[in-house]
Amino acid sequence: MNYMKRIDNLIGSTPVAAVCNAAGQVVRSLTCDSREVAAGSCFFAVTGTAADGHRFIPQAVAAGAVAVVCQQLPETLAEGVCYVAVADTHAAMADMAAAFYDHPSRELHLVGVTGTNGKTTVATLLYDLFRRLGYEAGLISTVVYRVGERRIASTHTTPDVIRLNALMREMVDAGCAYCFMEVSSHAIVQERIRGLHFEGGIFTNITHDHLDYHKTFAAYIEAKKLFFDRLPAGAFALTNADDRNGRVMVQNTRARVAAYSLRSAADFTGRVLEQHLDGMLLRLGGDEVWVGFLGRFNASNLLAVYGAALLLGADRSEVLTAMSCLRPVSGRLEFVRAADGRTAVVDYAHTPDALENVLRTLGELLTGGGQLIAVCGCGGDRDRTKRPEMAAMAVKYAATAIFTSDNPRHEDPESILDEMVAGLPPEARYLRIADRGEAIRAAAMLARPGDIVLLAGKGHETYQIVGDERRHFDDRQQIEHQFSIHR
Ligand SMILES: CC(=O)N[C@H]1[C@@H](OP(=O)(O)OP(=O)(O)OC[C@H]2O[C@@H](n3ccc(=O)[nH]c3=O)[C@H](O)[C@@H]2O)O[C@H](CO)[C@@H](O)[C@@H]1O[C@H](C)C(=O)N[C@@H](C)C(=O)N[C@H](CCC(=O)O)C(=O)O
Ligand SMILES: Nc1ncnc2c1ncn2[C@@H]1O[C@H](COP(=O)(O)OP(=O)(O)OP(=O)(O)O)[C@@H](O)[C@H]1O
Ligand SMILES: N[C@H](CCC[C@H](N)C(=O)O)C(=O)O
Ligand SMILES: [Mg+2]
Repeated sequence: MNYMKRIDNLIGSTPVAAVCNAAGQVVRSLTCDSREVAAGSCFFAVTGTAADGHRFIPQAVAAGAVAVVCQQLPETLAEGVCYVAVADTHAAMADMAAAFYDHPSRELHLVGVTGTNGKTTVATLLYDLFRRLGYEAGLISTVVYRVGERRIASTHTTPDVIRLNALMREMVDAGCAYCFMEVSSHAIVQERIRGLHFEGGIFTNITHDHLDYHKTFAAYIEAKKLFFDRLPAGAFALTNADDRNGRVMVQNTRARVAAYSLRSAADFTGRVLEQHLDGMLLRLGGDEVWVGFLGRFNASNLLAVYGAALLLGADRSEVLTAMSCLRPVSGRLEFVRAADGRTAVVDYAHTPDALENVLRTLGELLTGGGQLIAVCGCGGDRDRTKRPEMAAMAVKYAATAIFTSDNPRHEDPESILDEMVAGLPPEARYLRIADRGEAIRAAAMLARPGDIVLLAGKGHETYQIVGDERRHFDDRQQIEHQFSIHR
């Protein structure tokens, strides 16, 4: 995208402590990563979790930065470069990114979805739903970013504030009226969503995850709650009343609160009336609708979608018709069936709660003595305390648990497996096969017709991260190969 702005116009959007050499300077791009600086960039020196961006100011200037926004001015200033000193670079970056891209979030009906599980599902289904209703829309999710039809590879569940504003500008220019985005807890704490003009916020649930980053569950709740605390008065805050922290999330928001529930009275209520192999019959409010999804957790996700659509002013009967046409998101409860009656399911469950929900749902689908085989692992360089809890869920609900690697990143796969199995009782039965391809092969071989093999944790991912390397790896391809399915 070819955007450019005079630095004076950008500086005017944020409180600044000092400015040097601003005269006539034109900025062509914004970045907080010196490795992405190009001629004409404005570089933001951000103090991060691993490094201090101030260290990279010389590299940024050498690479062609014409402006530097920082909290401490360097001792020597390069000639012809504008330096802007601010109290908080994160805040300045949010203000200046919005100004650079002409505040695109104000021109969109922007809805953010937060929660431990279900964000991708709810955001994607809202995107699909509104497109079915005839609107152009954008999506920012773990799986993909979408500007109308166009697909852009996703790097983060919620990218940084510069990228967000750039994507939203593209959405507006492409005629999108709506944008549905995931709001991760990391993004809230790191101010990646600062300054965005939300029309609504949705809370799905909060259970154990990311304690490596937030340290305590209370801090994790507080992080998610901040999203609702900061919503404007004109927005809606739609919360899940079935989650024990659902009410807490919205207790200090200025936004208009609405709740959804599968259990009790709420603004939007739902019930699972029937569940079959290919979908469920739901009651939503006073209506019945057939949906191509399985599991109570998906009934909850769909109820959130339904509630949000109505809060956005969509027509109820049109929403119900469109909902009956929605289909599951890539890598979420994706079924792969072998010709001989074995079934595999690829799913992104990577928390204890997600694993429990998915295993229970699949358990309800077994008939005629069929058994569950669960293949799961835990990501390296991420929350270690969820590892034994995930292993306990697999052993509790599956007849056979096979523990394997997820994305080991910089950890030893065997040590991750040690931590997973450490808390299991001595009588627990499981297999331990670190090589994920081998684990999937073993599961396929052990499965009998009528059995269901769950491949959990990697969902849509088409890679495995080992050290700094991203190797091609696709659970779906692996199991199709084992089931002799050729596409
Ligand atoms: C722990 C974490 O969230 N880190 C994010 C954070 O980086 P950071 O603060 O650690 O950055 P840093 O390495 O300390 O560097 C500080 C600054 O120096 C800059 N730098 C660094 C090196 C260099 O050579 N030049 C340079 O300019 C960096 O760009 C940065 O601005 O800010 C960066 C810019 O926004 C993110 O890319 C980065 O995401 C890392 C890669 C990451 O893996 N994040 C994951 C945990 C994450 O954010 N996940 C959530 C989803 C969680 C969920 O599913 O719920 C997400 O939203 O994706
Ligand atoms: N409402 C829900 N409650 C509990 N578990 C769920 C729910 N929705 C989905 N799941 C489980 O969580 C997994 C991830 O779902 P989804 O990708 O929608 O969540 P997410 O919040 O986007 O995750 P991430 O934090 O990785 O972005 C699914 O594959 C499923 O196993
Ligand atoms: N968004 C999640 C993805 C986890 C997926 C799993 N495959 C892993 O690598 O741990 C996270 O960053 O925790
Ligand atoms: Mg997601």
